[in-house]
Amino acid sequence: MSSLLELRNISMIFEQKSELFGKPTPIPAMTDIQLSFEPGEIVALVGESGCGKTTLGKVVTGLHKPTRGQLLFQGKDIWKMNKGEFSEYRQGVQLVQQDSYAALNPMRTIFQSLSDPIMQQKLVNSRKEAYDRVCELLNTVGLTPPEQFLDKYPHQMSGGQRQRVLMARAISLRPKLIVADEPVSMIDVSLRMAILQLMSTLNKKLGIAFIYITHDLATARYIAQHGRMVVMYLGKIVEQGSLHDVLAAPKHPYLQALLSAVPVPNPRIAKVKRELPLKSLDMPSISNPPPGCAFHPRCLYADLTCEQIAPSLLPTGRTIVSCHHVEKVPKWTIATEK
Ligand SMILES: Nc1ncnc2c1ncn2[C@@H]1O[C@H](COP(=O)(O)OP(=O)(O)OP(=O)(O)O)[C@@H](O)[C@H]1O
Repeated sequence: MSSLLELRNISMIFEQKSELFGKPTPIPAMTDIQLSFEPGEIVALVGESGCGKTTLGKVVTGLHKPTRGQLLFQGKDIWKMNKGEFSEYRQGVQLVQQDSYAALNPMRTIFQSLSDPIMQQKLVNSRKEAYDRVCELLNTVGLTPPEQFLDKYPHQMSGGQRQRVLMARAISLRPKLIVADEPVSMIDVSLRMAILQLMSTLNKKLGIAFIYITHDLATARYIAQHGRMVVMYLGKIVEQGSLHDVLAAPKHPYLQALLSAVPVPNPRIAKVKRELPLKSLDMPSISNPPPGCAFHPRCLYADLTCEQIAPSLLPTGRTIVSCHHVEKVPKWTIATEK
């Protein structure tokens, strides 16, 4: 049986115009990505800024046509679909972005923003039905009583409330998958947990799969506790598996470094000077990625092989890792960190 969505060897190479030399510089934002998503699952996609997470989200939602590879929705290449199939895919895969203010039309009320798509897609047959459905959607995302929000404009709401409206708009089209790109990074810390809980509820109650894109391991750990985790570095996947397995025994040296950078609540461990297991703190430019394993200039375990040959993603224990020396990388745990 085919997956809900599958990225088959997808690469996305942008071209950045260069004023000096006239020749555009290629930017490989995603290289040879092989990944699939199953109905109803939650996948946290993590990595540092600029590693290609948003690009992956935009490829998955059909906003970028990849330079190479295929994106299959329920087994069909979306770029070879007929109009009807493509429209079903676009309805089925929704994007929720981090900037809720930019994502909503400032000139339209919440009712207008939420009723337009369902009327356009003929999911309701009258204005009365649209009204009822919008109220139901607002209830579902916790904006109650809904009548209080219908006539509001985006600027009259808080960031957290606007993010709930975006969730309402996304679920209004009865999607199978929502790509949530840093949905809580621009809202108050105090409201973040509530939005994450809302995503979790929508996943459980409506069976919607989520791809949660973030650079924040703590929220990834919370939202995908029963799901999967995919770690990206410079446009490539370096480790993936069930979140539990990946975090119980992180294997890739990059993931170990990311975890070492997370503050620890335990004062005994926090007191110890924690050094990042990295040769260099600087991330190389994605427009000029190092040859071989892209992580090798920063890696404590790199050798000549790593400088010359790009590692493949291979099953290692319970997870999939792309590292030539995964066997010799020491086990990482917070408690044993010195
Ligand atoms: N439309 C575009 N044209 C040219 N380069 C682009 C384009 N979109 C993204 N890039 C480049 O691709 C690389 C990956 O960007 P992307 O936004 O996917 O990373 P990210 O991991 O989501 O980072 P952030 O968390 O900062 O958003 C970056 O170097 C970015 O500048």
